Amino acid sequence: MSENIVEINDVSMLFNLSREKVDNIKEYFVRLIQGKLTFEEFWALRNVSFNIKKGESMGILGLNGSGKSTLLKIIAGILKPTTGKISVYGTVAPLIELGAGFDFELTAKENIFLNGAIFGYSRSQMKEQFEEIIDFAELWDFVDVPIKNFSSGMVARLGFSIATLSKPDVLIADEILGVGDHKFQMKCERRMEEIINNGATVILVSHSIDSVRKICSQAAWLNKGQLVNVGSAELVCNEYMASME
Ligand SMILES: Nc1ncnc2c1ncn2[C@@H]1O[C@H](COP(=O)(O)OP(=O)(O)OP(=O)(O)O)[C@@H](O)[C@H]1O
Repeated sequence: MSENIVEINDVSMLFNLSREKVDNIKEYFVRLIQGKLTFEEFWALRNVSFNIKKGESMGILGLNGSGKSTLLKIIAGILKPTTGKISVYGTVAPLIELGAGFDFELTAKENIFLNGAIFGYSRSQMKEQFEEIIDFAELWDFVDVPIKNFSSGMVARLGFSIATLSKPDVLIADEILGVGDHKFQMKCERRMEEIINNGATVILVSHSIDSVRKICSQAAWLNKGQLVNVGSAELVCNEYMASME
């Protein structure tokens, strides 16, 4: 039997939601000190447990607000669960909020080296990979242009190209296939398939059931923070579709 690469053990996530409209940060703190701010507790995830095996690709399905992104952020180590435990046995490349680490005043080239440093690559390693990054992102005409002048699709293309260059054990993607135009989306799909074929585990959140069917062997379905089912992508996608009819 193949080994688990991700273990999600009874994970719950509690958020405190403020229901009041506060216009500025000063008013927020004044009200907080006066005890006039009320918060409502909200469980974004409730006792979620499942495992992902090495080399499997897992799609996460669910309606808006069902907790998919929260779960991805917990697996990526961006959020700590309120209760429960996550174990990841390998390196993780999170394709979440692509371009979040960019400095928008710097050029594409400068940002590539900056990101490389953040991911722990040496300058010479980044020099070797520079051309491949720009090639994939198709941004040769914009190498020396500050990112603030890029369209959002161009920023995401650069972010995707950098993040998928490393050979991660686990690739985490939130709606990544919506990046850029249709032509670039197909390129992203091909690269994801390549990464899967090379033995990596992919965890993909997508509203496109077709993408989940195409890319993933397994799927997990969340509803209002709870796991409805987990199993073969074909089976879970069919059940999820049927629930909407
Ligand atoms: N930082 C936060 N603070 C408070 N509530 C949050 C926070 N992040 C998420 N939530 C709430 O948790 C719930 C789940 O959000 P999440 O983004 O995980 O859903 P999702 O399934 O990814 O939705 P979508 O399909 O719309 O992207 C939502 O009701 C959201 O309002």
